[in-house]
Amino acid sequence: MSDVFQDESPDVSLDGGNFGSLPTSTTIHALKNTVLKSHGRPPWYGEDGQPISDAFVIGIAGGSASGKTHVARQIVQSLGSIPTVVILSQDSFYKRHTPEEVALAMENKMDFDHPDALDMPMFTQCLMDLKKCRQTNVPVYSFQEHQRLDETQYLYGATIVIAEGIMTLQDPALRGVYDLKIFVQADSDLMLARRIRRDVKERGRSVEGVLDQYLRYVKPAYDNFVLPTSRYADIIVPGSDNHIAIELISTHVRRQLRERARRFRPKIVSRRPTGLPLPVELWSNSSEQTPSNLIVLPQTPQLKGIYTILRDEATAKQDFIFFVDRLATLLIEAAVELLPFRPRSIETPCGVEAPGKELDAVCVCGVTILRSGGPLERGLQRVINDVLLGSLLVQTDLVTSEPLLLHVMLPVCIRDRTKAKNTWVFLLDAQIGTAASAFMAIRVLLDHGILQDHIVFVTFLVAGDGGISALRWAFPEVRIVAGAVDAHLRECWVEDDTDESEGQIRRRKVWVIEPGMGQIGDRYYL
Ligand SMILES: Nc1ncnc2c1ncn2[C@@H]1O[C@H](COP(=O)(O)OP(=O)(O)O)[C@@H](O)[C@H]1O
Ligand SMILES: O=c1ccn([C@@H]2O[C@H](COP(=O)(O)O)[C@@H](O)[C@H]2O)c(=O)[nH]1
Repeated sequence: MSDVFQDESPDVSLDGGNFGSLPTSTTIHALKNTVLKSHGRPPWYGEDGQPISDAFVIGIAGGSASGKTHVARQIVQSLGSIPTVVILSQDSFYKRHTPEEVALAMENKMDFDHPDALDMPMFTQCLMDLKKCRQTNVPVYSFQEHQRLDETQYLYGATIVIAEGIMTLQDPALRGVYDLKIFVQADSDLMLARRIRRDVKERGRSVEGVLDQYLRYVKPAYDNFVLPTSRYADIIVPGSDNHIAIELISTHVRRQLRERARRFRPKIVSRRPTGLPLPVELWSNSSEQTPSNLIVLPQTPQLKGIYTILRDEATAKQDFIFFVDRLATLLIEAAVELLPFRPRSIETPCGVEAPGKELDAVCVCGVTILRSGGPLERGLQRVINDVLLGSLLVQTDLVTSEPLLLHVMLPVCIRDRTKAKNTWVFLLDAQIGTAASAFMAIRVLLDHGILQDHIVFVTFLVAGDGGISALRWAFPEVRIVAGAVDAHLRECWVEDDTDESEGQIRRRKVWVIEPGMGQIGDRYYL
């Protein structure tokens, strides 16, 4: 299981956070809402930066212990190498209960099988957020305590969402959300047997209690509310021996996803809208210049001297690190000028009241595009010492040349939508060439509710004829602070040494900024 698109807190994070390819459903543990991914998430947005396709949403209904969760996991396993999948369990959406209700539940006298037992508006909201590629924070429910817990589980970035629960096909509006509706049908005696075994083993119940609750509430509700929804299903899947049905479903889903897939990176590079304002040099005194979303540091002799050292292939590693660090500080200092400041009056040690300024932002954080944004992150920490940090890993698919989102670790002020709208983010990456990574990173932030004009992209180098035009066109309110703009972005092919296992050398396309500084991350870290 990956922690990539879910909460980092130990109670919900299900592995230590590796960045590599991910396991399939064999590693699903206690939590029912799970995130699985294999080879990263391809772009879910178009050249204009707007989402082009919703997540593919599957709704699985059926009686308690009919095998809904099992079917969801089997689908994931059968899909094999796929982008991110979220399994959203309706069980998480039982309402918060009063102490009296909990006491009743402990005596098996609480009806959890009526549609009103579930917080349907919240379930619908979370499902819609995931469908619309936004982050969501899912409640955590304890079956042992019959209570909603205080923590929530952060989920983001699904290409496929599987919603499972006894009432998933109940609500007409909710039925409209699904791209595929499944009903898992099993014999009542099989469901009862499974439920006794599961509830005793996993939910801390006695056999007597399970039977009591089953006869009083579960069975009547199944007949009255759950089974009738089977008529809305596109497919009825048997609750056991269902391999063929699962294979058919995953074939259908794979086909649907293929149809939605788009090649992205080449389109960004080829787009060169004209008429965009020229870069504005920071701290320019000219008030007549058109405000620009690309701000380039003033090209002073000192700055040019730094770039000369950094561009020079002969520069020793320790000098390269020293000047990258210095440049990072200059860039961050410039970027901080774009934050809002408000007046603040203070009293000096001489007892004089003096007017001053203070930062007027609830939260400021940095998100580094791994790994070449790392030196800028250090620069940010030097300038704002308690800054919150996060990171994104975007890599290029060797076959399609598309960017793939492999890792998302965001600070809490971004993960929570209500906080996100008051948060300012410095997005940090060494260079903007094709702008494919920048596009993806900005889209991730916008999906979380960060305002465009609260994003400041900080970078050492921009390719003037690369994806920068498309980036500025798609996200006109995002400010980009760069140290230099180079003339060209050149496509070239390199041998790929990551594929030695197959005993053959593969070539892959890379984009090189010219004259450029080489691979900044490699020169800094290796
Ligand atoms: N096709 C199946 N074959 C064998 N056991 C199954 C199958 N489907 C479900 N089970 C078992 O039945 C129990 C309940 O299944 P689960 O998927 O949790 O039900 P639900 O999500 O519908 O409540 C689990 O212990 C599970 O392992
Ligand atoms: O506190 C609770 C909440 C729910 N239940 C029972 O859970 C099942 C639904 O979960 P499945 O995973 O689909 O079986 C429902 O029939 C409720 O009776 C509970 O016992 N206690």
